[in-house]
Amino acid sequence: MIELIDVNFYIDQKRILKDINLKIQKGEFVAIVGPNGSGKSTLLNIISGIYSPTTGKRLIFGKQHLTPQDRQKISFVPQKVTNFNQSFPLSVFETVLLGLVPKKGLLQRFSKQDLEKAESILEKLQIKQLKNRLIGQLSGGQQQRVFLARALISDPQILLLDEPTVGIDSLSEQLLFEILGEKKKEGTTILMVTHDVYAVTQHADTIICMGDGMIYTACSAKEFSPSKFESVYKYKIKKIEHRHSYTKKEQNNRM
Ligand SMILES: Nc1ncnc2c1ncn2[C@@H]1O[C@H](COP(=O)(O)OP(=O)(O)OP(=O)(O)O)[C@@H](O)[C@H]1O
Repeated sequence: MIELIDVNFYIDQKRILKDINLKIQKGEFVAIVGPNGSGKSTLLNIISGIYSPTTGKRLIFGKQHLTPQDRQKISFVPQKVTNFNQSFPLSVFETVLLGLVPKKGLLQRFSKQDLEKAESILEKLQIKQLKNRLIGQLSGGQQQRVFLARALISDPQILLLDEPTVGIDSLSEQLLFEILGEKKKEGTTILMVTHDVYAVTQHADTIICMGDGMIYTACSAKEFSPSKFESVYKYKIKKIEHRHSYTKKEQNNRM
């Protein structure tokens, strides 16, 4: 599904990614962790096709060159989606529907099915009540859910998420992982950059730890132990043993 072979990536004269080799199977959930500036977002940008490797080979769906049709099968939820002008004239519903534009084309009308799909995704992400609000007037966490909905509406085969758990509460995080679990079962390949090392050991199949533009270590989440990553983080990683989990009743009360 995704393969990088001896990939190096430079910006100006600076080598940002160094000899990256990785292979990700269809339906695999991969978490990418590592200190600030270690190259995690750049790696996602290479896989999404935003950047091309300076040297080395990138194979996505077994191909070196992505066609526009291939790109439609990849959805990307970028790291920072805030800083909208508050009166930016786009509602939550319209933002979610925009996720269908690469597939349908800019000038196509949305069908009844498209509108129903947008409704059901908003419902699944528990943001239906925000449907008619302007995107610029939402909180950062609410905006993140909207952008996840926009990424999911096209049923991507590859879902790339850059720090989706930053600034969201633990209920939203729980919901995020539930939805990612469902997508994984449907065969979606998921790559998620995160600093939440503990959460991904519970949900991901594979953890890749980056340091200084290199893949420092990669292992299955089951094999994970904080000591594997400590020398790259250069501090002790705390393993949080308990995390609040909401009951259904609590969830409903919060809505
Ligand atoms: N457009 C750019 N121009 C120059 N240097 C860049 C650019 N984008 C990234 N870099 C550099 O590349 C390195 C990797 O950046 P990247 O954003 O991929 O790291 P990251 O691991 O995602 O960091 P963070 O956890 O802080 O988001 C950093 O040293 C960064 O300064």
